[in-house]
Amino acid sequence: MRASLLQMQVDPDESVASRRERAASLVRGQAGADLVVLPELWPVGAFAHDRFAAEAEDADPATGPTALAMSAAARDAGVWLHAGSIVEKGEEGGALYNTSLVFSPTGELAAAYRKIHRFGFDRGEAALMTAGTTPVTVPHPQATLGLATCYDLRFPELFRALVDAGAGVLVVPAGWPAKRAAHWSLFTRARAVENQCFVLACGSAGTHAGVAQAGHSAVIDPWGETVAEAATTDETVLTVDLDLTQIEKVREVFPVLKDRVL
Ligand SMILES: NC(=O)CCC(=O)C(=O)O
Repeated sequence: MRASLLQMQVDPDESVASRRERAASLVRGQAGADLVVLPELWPVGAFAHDRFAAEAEDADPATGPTALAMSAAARDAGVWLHAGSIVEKGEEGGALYNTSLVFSPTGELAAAYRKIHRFGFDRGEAALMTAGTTPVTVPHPQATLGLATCYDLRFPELFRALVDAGAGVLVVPAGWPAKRAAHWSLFTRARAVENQCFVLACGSAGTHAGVAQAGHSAVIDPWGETVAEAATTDETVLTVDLDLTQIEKVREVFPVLKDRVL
């Protein structure tokens, strides 16, 4: 599997419309990849809480501008696209969700995952967004993808549920702050090792709402080795070729998942 992680710059001085066009053009540049991944809430910024309501949009490409642009870009490039997440306007009176969208190479919306663990304790995302309730996997032709978003990384039970549903590649878009970069590196590796999965963790670059982003997007293999890591907090594209047979090989030679009791 060739995967490309697009560690996009999210700055307040660029309009959402311009960033959307830029994201679409970056995706179009990834023809030949088997999976392309964008960060969490890249249209508005994961910490731009005061803009969440105004920038909320539909997850349906027929009515949502980001969904439409990402569907077209996936189709034009002929790639599976994890389009990061958007602030989704729920159908039920005013509820907002942090929703990840996955498109197939024909531009179909293959999956939508509403982030289950909202960050901020009683403020920010936790106060403004409604929590999702359902873990989501996606049947990519090469491996089952398990979806999680940023703060979800701190909750290993979600990842176990994804593995139980057949996931071999865990895809994690994020807007992780630079000041907790050490936790990012720890959790991405921990989730890979304990679940014997690949982890594709795509962070964002830049500073928005005063929060400098950690960047350092990373791809970790099922043994916990870092296959590739962005060496920067700036915008960059991380492209990596993964040997997916490693998932079964690691599970065979070190069958720890079979020793689960609970
Ligand atoms: N956007 C997020 O979920 C941020 C999570 C975070 O900052 C942390 O877990 O630390």
